[in-house]
Amino acid sequence: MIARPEASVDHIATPLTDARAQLSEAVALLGYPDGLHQMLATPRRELTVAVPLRMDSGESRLYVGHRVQHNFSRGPAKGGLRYAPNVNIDEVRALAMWMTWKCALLDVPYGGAKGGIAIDPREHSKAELERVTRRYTSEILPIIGPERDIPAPDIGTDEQTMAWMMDTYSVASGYTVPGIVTGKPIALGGSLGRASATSRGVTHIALAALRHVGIEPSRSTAAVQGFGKVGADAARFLSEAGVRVAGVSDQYGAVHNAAGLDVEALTDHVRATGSVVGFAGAEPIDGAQLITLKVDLLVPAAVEGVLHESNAGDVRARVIVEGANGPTTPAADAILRERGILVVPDILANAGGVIVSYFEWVQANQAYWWRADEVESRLEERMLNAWQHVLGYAETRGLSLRTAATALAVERVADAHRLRGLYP
Ligand SMILES: NC(=O)C1=CN([C@@H]2O[C@H](COP(=O)(O)OP(=O)(O)OC[C@H]3O[C@@H](n4cnc5c(N)ncnc54)[C@H](OP(=O)(O)O)[C@@H]3O)[C@@H](O)[C@H]2O)C=CC1
Ligand SMILES: O=C(O)CCC(=O)C(=O)O
Repeated sequence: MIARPEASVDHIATPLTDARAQLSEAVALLGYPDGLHQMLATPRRELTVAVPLRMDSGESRLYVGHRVQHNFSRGPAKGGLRYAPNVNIDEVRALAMWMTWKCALLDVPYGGAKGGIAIDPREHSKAELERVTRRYTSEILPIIGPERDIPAPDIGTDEQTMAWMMDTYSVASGYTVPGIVTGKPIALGGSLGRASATSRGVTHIALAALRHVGIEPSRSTAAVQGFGKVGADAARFLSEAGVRVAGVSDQYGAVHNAAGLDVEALTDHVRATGSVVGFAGAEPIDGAQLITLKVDLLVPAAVEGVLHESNAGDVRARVIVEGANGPTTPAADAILRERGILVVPDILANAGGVIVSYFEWVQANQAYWWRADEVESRLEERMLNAWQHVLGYAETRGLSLRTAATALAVERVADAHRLRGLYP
């Protein structure tokens, strides 16, 4: 068993202060009054629940869970469910706000939500995770539903978690409700292509961004931070597109091979050992080094705040494509922009997941499923249209891609507020 290093935090920004700073910048650009700013900055509904768990040993534990619905002016709230030890209400608020902007930017007819339980899933058996998921679902049941708020996987959760949520909700309803969650198994009404959709979207954007700065993807190199649901498939798709993936990391460490990693062999190694560490086809480096590798493309696909004031000056990539939510603090954003490094923001770059979640919800509600190639071509079209839209808006106004994307999204949400009469 590999020892997990303590996370080091050397900056004081939090995901919520970051998300609010990004919103303030967009609001200033759009010239909105304080009242509207406050409404956009404030979650519409929050629920914190106690989640008691009977362990396999018979002992009892108590966990705390949250569900935050940041906005539902454009449709039901939508967003993932995270199981991680450091989950807290402010983090969930930030993640829910980013979901609102992401759905608006991609013109997916949802608002934004996020949920989480402060629990380390690695410390629990499958039976314990099932009990904790069912209890959490029962506790948040009054505020979720296929027309109210639709959860999906995020860090530490997967299609099995979604299957338990769907079953718990369906049992309480008295009939099967496949539209209550997305990212569920295909056999329960999941969509083809959802499991890899975030990574496919990241890859479409990464290839477009590399070309935009004059780098031919088949002659480029990349580093990917995080080798989970998003990072592992992003590394695979990039490598299939001809990008040399020279480094990847997880919580335990990182590996590097300047000639390019064999991503398939690395995936087998991770399946067998639980970590990228110890992979024979690469040399070990530490996680901090991965961020500053000399590559063309850096894909942070793990957690928030990993690119901050203290390391942004050392980044040597030309393009950063945010697979994770909130990986770059505003201070780092400013440094990276000053240094001419193109940052494609999370709400655009990782939107492939929620796009195919939307497709899944549409399919489940109609009980009619699409072919994989239909899902994938519609995903690609939406991602690349949004890329062009954000790029055009940014270039004509001299904005960063993040400010452009946030402003476009915030404007759509504000327009919905106005049209509904929620704000005069
Ligand atoms: N799943 C989805 O569809 C979507 C996810 N996202 C975002 O993508 C990110 C990753 O999510 P997902 O892949 O689903 O989560 P997973 O739980 O599947 O994977 C997370 C990965 O990040 C690694 N990790 C955690 N902390 C660190 C660290 N400090 N340094 C390096 N690696 C680290 C984990 O390592 P280890 O394996 O050792 O635990 C794991 O490899 C999150 O920000 C999430 O919100 C965004 C859009 C959609
Ligand atoms: O698929 C979804 O509904 C949301 C995925 C998610 O949590 C995210 O995009 O951050």
